[in-house]
Amino acid sequence: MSSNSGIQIPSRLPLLCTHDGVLLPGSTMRISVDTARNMQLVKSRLLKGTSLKSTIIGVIPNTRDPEHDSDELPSLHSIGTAGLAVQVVGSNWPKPHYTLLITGLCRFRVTQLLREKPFPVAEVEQLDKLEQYTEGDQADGELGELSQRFYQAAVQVLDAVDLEERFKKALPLLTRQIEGLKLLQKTRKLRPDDDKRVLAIRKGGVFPGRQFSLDEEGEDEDGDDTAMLEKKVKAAAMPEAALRVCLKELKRLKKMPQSMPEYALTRNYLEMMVELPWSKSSTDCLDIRAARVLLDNDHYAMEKLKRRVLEYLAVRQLKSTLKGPILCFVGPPGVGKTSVGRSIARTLGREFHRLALGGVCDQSDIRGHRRTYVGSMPGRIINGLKTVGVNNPVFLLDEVDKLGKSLQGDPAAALLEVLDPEQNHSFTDHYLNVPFDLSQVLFIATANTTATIPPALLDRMEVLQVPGYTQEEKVEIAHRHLIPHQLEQHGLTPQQLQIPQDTTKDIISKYTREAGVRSLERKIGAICRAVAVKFAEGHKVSRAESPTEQHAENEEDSGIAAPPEMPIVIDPIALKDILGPPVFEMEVSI
Ligand SMILES: Nc1ncnc2c1ncn2[C@@H]1O[C@H](COP(=O)(O)OP(=O)(O)OP(=O)(O)O)[C@@H](O)[C@H]1O
Repeated sequence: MSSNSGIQIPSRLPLLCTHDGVLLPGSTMRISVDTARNMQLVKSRLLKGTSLKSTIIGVIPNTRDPEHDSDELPSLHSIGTAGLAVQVVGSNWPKPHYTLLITGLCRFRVTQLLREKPFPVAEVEQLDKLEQYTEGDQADGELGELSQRFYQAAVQVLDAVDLEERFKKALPLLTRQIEGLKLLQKTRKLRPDDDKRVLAIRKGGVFPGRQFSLDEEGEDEDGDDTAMLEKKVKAAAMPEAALRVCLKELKRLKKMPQSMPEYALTRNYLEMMVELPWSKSSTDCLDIRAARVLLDNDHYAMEKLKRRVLEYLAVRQLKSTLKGPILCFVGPPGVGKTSVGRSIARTLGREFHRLALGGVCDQSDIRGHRRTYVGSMPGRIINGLKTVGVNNPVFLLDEVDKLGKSLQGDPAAALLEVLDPEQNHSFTDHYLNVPFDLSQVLFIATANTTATIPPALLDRMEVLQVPGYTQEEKVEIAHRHLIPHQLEQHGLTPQQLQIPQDTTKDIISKYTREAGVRSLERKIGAICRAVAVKFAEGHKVSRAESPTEQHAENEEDSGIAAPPEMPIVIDPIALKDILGPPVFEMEVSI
């Protein structure tokens, strides 16, 4: 400090405009120079041939100078630091530029800009009155005392000629410096909502009532987070092996800085582990008589299938640990395989989850990715369990016949382990890497054909054929289930829309050609939509209405919305209006 006391800077200074970093008095900084104005300044004021001139220059921060000389000088920050270049290094790569090593001397204020080109020169007023603090008799107040202490400490180190003594003197100063740096690092790690606290530290570091210790506070933050996780881990009632792994991961997590990518991965893993239903199950409420009624109410026909399902459920009721076969419903699309699966879950009072296996060709889809993979996740089985939140749901493996195979392994092989009652109590998903007991899960599979089901998988399942329906069965299904369901879906009532049996037969024979009833359901949906529009518009649709008549009527009462005549009955003409001309005609053989 005393070295600065006598510095008197010239009243005119060439200005170097910088935009990254601020040169402060007493510090030394490296500045990269590549704009035309700054390059000119270095060439004409700092260099003399290849040697360095000891010219004092002004460094103005916060000025992004455009690269072209012709551009106007940007507005300048009014306060800068006078500095002395102690080193200049020039280079032509990647483009011509200089790197300056500059030591700051004192602050100045720009009072007038004298010229802008080829580099700015300004009239300046020196601001720092450093001698004020170093002249003992003038130094008073806290600042004077501080400067005095700093001076004393520096002199003590200077006086210590013996190396050991010098170490002893310098080490406490160094340690304090390191502590300060640590503090700085910590403040950077704090989240934005902790800004207020950071501000308090910068202002003096005192919180009301106690000395603020950032180390302590940071640990509290991390601690809260991991303590919460630890609580969850202990409450998750997981088996011994899983608990051990979780506690080990937790221990690692506590030691990890939050900024490490692995922190998030480990945290996600632990979150997954605590969310799994390790020992959470729903209670079965199986009553065979009620199950029979429910199955009959939900599905018309399918007698053989319903009988076998009831037998299966009855045996389960008598022997809950039944390691029974896995039922596989095989039949054409739309014959109710999926919906029987759903009914089984309802009769048992269990959660239902459908796993669509069509097109799955990667083993990791079933068994998950190892955690070493970027973006790794558990497989569908474990994800499904997390979704339903219990360990004994009904899992419907839909379309097992459409499993694919690829270089990433055979998903059917992974399914074997899932379905095998001898193995599935210790199913190990690659992501979890600890066994999960799947023996309580009730698996049901569906397929359109057995031909493409891998033989090993087929061997573990009991195939129940679900044949297509006859026309009479379809009519019954439509009137008992599909029409009421569609009416409800479209906000209509039987008092508003009626579809006579003959119309249903027409829909079946002239507009659909299928073994199941999915198309039939869609056509009924289309009728409901058309009627719903009529109701919404308040127009009249009558059985006798032909398109032309309807048009005439529309014109007649345009603007007045007359309520439709109730109920709207769909006769063959209305059917043709809504669904268009028949798609299939009955062929008569002669
Ligand atoms: N016997 C039935 N009684 C009542 N509704 C039925 C019957 N059969 C099918 N359905 C109804 O038909 C629709 C289609 O059934 P579902 O989706 O279960 O067919 P699926 O056989 O699983 O078809 P896919 O093989 O294409 O998956 C459902 O709305 C279902 O309720």
